[in-house]
Amino acid sequence: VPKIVILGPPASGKTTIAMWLAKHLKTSLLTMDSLLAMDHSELAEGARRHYERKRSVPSMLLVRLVQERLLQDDCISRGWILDGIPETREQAMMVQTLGITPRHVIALSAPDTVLIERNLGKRIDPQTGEIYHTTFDWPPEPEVQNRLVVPEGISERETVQRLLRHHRNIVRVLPSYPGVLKVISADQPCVDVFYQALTYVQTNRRSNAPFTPRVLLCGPVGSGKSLQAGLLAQKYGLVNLCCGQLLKEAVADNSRQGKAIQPFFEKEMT
Ligand SMILES: Nc1ncnc2c1ncn2[C@@H]1O[C@H](COP(=O)(O)OP(=O)(O)O)[C@@H](O)[C@H]1O
Repeated sequence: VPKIVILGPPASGKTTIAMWLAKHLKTSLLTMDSLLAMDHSELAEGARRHYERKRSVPSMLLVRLVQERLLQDDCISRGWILDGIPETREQAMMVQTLGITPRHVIALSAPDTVLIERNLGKRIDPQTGEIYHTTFDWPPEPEVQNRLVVPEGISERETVQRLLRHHRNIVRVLPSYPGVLKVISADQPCVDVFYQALTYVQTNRRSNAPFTPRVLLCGPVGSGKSLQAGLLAQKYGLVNLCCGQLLKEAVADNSRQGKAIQPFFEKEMT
């Protein structure tokens, strides 16, 4: 299942691309807003209270909220796309510590001047959450046009401040994702960005998470279980646990379990 993180400066199109990918891949989209809006979650309630007071959520609370959301059925069965999180090195480390390992990380990038101007035209449909733009993506339906709202925090001053913060942080976040990171220019039409992102997430990348194979060999007596187990163990450096051998060792050690096993050995019932 997809496990995707999308990072990038404000107005680079993170949410737009994340929404399109989520629709296309039929996977769950996790944004800061959707995390804060989670029902029946004490963590989300705490995060909402924080956000209302300070316009931000403490890193630990945010990351635990992500963890809680990722444990829900839809994320487990259909995968997830995380939009704009982690934002700082601290959050990246916490995410890693909790074992949240994306298979693909996309970092969007574009010149600041483009982003400042682009952000001024951003509009949101309050009914569907869809994102539009006064120049680049204007809805054809008059009723949608009429209900679009200007989002908070898009003024030139606010975008510059967020850009500065982003540049300070991102250089320390990206090294957390060696091998799974793809930088895509966001200074091109949205459709082009989307198809590059889609092509990338459809490549079968290897996760950095340690993979420990667990193989169970079954078969009748004489079918070659022990031989195959030995060969597999040798080829892939696995630990070969032979049940018969373990039982014999326990009996030979005369351990408590060994004594319990002994009568079965004597009756050849192993
Ligand atoms: N590649 C693009 N070219 C032109 N406009 C874009 C592009 N990507 C996004 N937009 C527009 O820029 C604005 C910000 O996009 P958004 O997805 O909210 O960015 P972010 O989530 O990175 O802040 C929106 O109005 C969106 O329609």
